[in-house]
Amino acid sequence: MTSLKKSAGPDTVIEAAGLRKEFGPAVAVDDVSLTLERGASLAVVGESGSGKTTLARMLVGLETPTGGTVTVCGRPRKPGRVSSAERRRRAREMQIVFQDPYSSLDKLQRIGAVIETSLDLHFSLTPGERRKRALELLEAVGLSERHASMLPRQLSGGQRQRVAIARAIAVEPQILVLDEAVAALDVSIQAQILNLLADIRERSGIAYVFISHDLAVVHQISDFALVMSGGRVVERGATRALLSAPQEAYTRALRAAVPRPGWKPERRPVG
Ligand SMILES: Nc1ncnc2c1ncn2[C@@H]1O[C@H](COP(=O)(O)OP(=O)(O)OP(=O)(O)O)[C@@H](O)[C@H]1O
Repeated sequence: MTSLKKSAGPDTVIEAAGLRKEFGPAVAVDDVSLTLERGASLAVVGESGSGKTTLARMLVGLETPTGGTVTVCGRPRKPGRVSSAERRRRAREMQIVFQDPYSSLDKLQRIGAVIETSLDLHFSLTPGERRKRALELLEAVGLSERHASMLPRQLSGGQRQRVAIARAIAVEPQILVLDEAVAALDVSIQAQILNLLADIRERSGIAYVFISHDLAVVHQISDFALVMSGGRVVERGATRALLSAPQEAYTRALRAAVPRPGWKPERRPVG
C-alpha cells in the first residue's frame, strides 16, 4: 500500500486548558483540559448534548472559546480573524472529518479533483505530480483510479467517508479530528473505516481526536478517552481500563447503554 509520511514535530500536539463555551446563558463546555501526544488517539465520549462537538470545534478553531486556551504544535491559537496564510498553516496542523461527508463534498466536483484541490492549496506540485499523488491517496484509502472520475453521489456512504479521509490526510496534518466520523455507517462499513484509520495512524503517525457517543467504536480506535457529561469531563484514562472498570456512575451508565448484544470491553478484531 502507498506510504504515508511520518509526522515530525513537538511531542505534544494539542494542549487545551480550561476550555469553556457559553451559548447565551447555556454552558456547552465547562473547564475542559486535555493533552494529545504526537501519534496518539484520544476519544471524547459522551451522550448527545454533552459538549463533544463544541469541544472539537474549539480545538479546530471553528468555534471561539468563551474561556481557556488551545495550543497546537507548540503555538497558542489566538482567537479572531486570521490571514489566509495563517488559515493554511493551521490546516496543515489539524484537519477535521465530519459525520456526513456528503454535505462537506462539492456535489459537482469529481473525486480526483476533490483531492487535487486539497493538494493544490498546500503544495507546489506540477499537474502531473498532483494527479499522481491524488491517485496514491485514493489508493491509500482503498479507492482506485475508477473512483477518481466519479461524482460524490455515485459513491456509497463508506466510500464518501474514505474520500473525506483522503482529502484530510492529503494535507499531511499532525492531527485529525474525527467528529462522529463513522456514526452514519453500517456496522460492517464502520469496521472497515476504523481499520483504515488505525492503519493510517500506524503508517503516518497522525494523532487522532475521535469524537463518538459509541463506546464500542471508541474502544477500537483510541488509547485514551475523556468521558463528558453536561459539558464537563467526568472521567478520563486509558480507554481499556476506563471501559472495563469505569469509576464514575455516568460512565457505567453509558457502558450499560451500549446497544450491541453481547458487547464486552475486550479488544475485538475488526473487519
Ligand atoms: N451554536 C449553538 N448555539 C446554541 N447552543 C448550542 C450551539 N451548539 C451547541 N449548543 C448546545 O451546546 C450543548 C452541547 O452541544 P454539542 O453539540 O457540543 O454536544 P454533543 O455532545 O456533540 O452532542 P451531539 O452528539 O448530539 O452533537 C447542547 O446543549 C447544544 O444544544
